[in-house]
Amino acid sequence: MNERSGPSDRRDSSGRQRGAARHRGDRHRTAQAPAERRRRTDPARTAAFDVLRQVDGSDAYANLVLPPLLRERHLTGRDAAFATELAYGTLRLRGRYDAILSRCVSRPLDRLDPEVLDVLRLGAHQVLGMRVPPHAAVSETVALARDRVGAGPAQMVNAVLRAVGRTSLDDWLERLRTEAPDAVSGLADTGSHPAWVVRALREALVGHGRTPDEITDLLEADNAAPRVTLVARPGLVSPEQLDDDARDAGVRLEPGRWAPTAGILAGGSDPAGLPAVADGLAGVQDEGSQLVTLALAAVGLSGANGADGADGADGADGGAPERWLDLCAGPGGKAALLAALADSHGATLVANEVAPHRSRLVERALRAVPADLVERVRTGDGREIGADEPGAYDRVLVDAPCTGLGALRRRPESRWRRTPADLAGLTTLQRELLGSALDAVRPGGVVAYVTCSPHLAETRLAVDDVLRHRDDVERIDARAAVRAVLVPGAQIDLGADDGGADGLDVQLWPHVHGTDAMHLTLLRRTA
Ligand SMILES: C[S@@+](CC[C@H](N)C(=O)[O-])C[C@H]1O[C@@H](n2cnc3c(N)ncnc32)[C@H](O)[C@@H]1O
Repeated sequence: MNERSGPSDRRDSSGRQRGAARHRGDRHRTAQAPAERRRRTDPARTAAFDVLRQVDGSDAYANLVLPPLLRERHLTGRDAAFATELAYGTLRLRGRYDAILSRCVSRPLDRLDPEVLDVLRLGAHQVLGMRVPPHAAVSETVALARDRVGAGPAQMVNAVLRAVGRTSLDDWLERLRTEAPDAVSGLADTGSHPAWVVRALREALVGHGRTPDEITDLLEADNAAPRVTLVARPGLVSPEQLDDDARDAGVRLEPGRWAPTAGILAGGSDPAGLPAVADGLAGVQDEGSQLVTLALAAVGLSGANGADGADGADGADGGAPERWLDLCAGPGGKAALLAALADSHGATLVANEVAPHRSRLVERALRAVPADLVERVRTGDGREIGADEPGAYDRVLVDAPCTGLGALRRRPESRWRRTPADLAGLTTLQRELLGSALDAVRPGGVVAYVTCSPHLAETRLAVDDVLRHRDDVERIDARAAVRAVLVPGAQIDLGADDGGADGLDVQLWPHVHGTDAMHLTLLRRTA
């Protein structure tokens, strides 16, 4: 079916279906009694509900559940966009909606049937978070409730959503703020993050040289859907070729703000439809991930530090080829960029990953890279490489497993799953991986320690702890290394320079840079 004549054209910009009765079911539909008619539910809302049930009920990941479900139900265009925004937006803003719903429901929310609670959350997001007219949001959600949880709960859903809609979002937020017992709870409710995450992010802002007041903007940025960013892998496809590719597919690509390799997809276009992405010449990658990878590849290996911009790439100058190691490579986004960059540096890459299924993803990510640039994709524990291959590499990337608190906007449910208890195991592993990387790099070589979390325990404190036990490592200027690879003329605000470690490390932020909150420390082996 031509998409323009399909269901996508029958939903207006506020989510109402136009001519839906005629489109679905036709004669069958008009022959029904009005009460029967109301029972038909909107497929996009039903899809969003099913995603929420799988996420809440089976611990599934929304970004893995939604795309196949949309395909299976033939939801495309505006219907798919509506279902996506409804599911992801509801998951991100769940904390805010629960705080509001708890003031409209007579029972504690944890005593409600979980399916009813999910319907209420979906309704609250349509009423307060999307531009769906209130009567459509309520009647469609009541129809969904009647279809999925029965007539009795549907009446309750109707009454609760009407109560939610009687107050504007701004007034609700003001009420949550004033009724909160303390500032952190107020931020947690209004900004829809668990209180421990609010505390950790606020400490991280201060610890990385920013001001605590930025927390409100940071929480808000976490609640917005990120734009899809592509990487044009150097030597495989140029940004101009990628742009042409996108134009041929009817998609607009804007240049990245920071990384010369980045292009940002306009609107909700599907990147998988671009031939360069399908072929592995380009990929989907946050601009922060691109920047830290470009910085590691370009930083000088000996001499003063990255500030001189010198690339100590011996191989490119006809000396011994460099060996690069990606210690924690799965699923392979940074490994693919590193391998593509290796060519112009006369280097080869070893990509290591502990989980076999993620090693296979690395192999897939590297499929377009010429075979002679990839020495090996290795499945093994990165903590052992330092002892097994001491001093064997020139550049090592440790993109450490972490809480992911810097990527909450792209993993809508993760903030509700993570607990402070996760930190303990991760921070031990992070320190061991960094220690192994420092053993695996040769004197004069560089290690990039990267996390997609700004949490102090996973970033500055993890590095400080490891360095406290070694006298063969120096921290080098990661800020200069990042500035050296930026789009020409770009001015990046990397926060206050207190003259200490934080004047050297890079901490990116969604509310400042529009990237994930990626952290980069660069370390050189001195002996
Ligand atoms: C943050 S992800 C890396 C993302 C990757 N660099 C990319 O850009 O696609 C961390 C990876 O480390 C892996 N990992 C966890 N423990 C490890 C270990 N002991 N040794 C090596 N890899 C490990 C995880 O399985 C996960 O794939």
